Amino acid sequence: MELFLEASGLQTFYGAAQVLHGVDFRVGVGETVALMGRNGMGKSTLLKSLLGVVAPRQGKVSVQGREVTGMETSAIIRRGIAYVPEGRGMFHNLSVREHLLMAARKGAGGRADWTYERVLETFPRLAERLDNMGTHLSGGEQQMLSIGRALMTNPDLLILDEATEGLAPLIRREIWRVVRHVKETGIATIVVDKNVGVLLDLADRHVILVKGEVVFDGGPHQLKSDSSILERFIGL
Ligand SMILES: Nc1ncnc2c1ncn2[C@@H]1O[C@H](COP(=O)(O)OP(=O)(O)OP(=O)(O)O)[C@@H](O)[C@H]1O
Repeated sequence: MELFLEASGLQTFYGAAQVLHGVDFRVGVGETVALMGRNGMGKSTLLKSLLGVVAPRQGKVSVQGREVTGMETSAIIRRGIAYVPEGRGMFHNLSVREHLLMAARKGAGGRADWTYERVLETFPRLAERLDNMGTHLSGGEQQMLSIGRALMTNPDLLILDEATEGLAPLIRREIWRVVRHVKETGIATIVVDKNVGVLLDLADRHVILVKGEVVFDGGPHQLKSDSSILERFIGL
């Protein structure tokens, strides 16, 4: 499989505390990868290390075959990545319409199929709230706006960190529907989520972290056929 992103030997520290202990991680073009592990095992730190939000002390990261280690986050993102962080981010004094239009751009490879109209078709709830201020949206609507804004950048890789955390079941279902749709359009995704059942149906590959090390990297069939892996590493 052609790789979109590849990281090898990542070691990341917060001060003296080492959180990633030599992590190898890859995402193929159009591939959906579920990044799994209990709380505090280093999932967010891995995502931040890939994006240069925290600088790994060792190891390297490449996007489409070109090394990006040590580059500014904004420069890494411009290679075709959209990041929807945990906790939705800031919405300030902008309307839904302004949020979306501000994010609009062509993708790194010239991809432009995610237009304003298409995002509104995908999230009818946002279409009904175009003049609302972002801060006046419900949690679920804010999450949809975050994802909609990410899609407006026409990414080749969408990163969702706990996108359904704390949301009502109906809204979660809505978000998973969109993630499936995004997958069908050939955008690669890294998904971090507590809902293992959904991930098993959605992802092409699963990577499990325990204390900053990859303890499993394989397909959903492997996880489904050997329940001891999830029991041991996720606690199910
Ligand atoms: N900014 C920080 N400064 C110091 N330690 C941190 C920082 N961020 C995370 N850590 C620590 O690094 C470890 C890994 O955290 P990380 O957030 O990457 O885990 P996670 O797997 O994403 O878990 P969660 O789902 O709880 O966010 C934890 O022990 C955490 O306390």
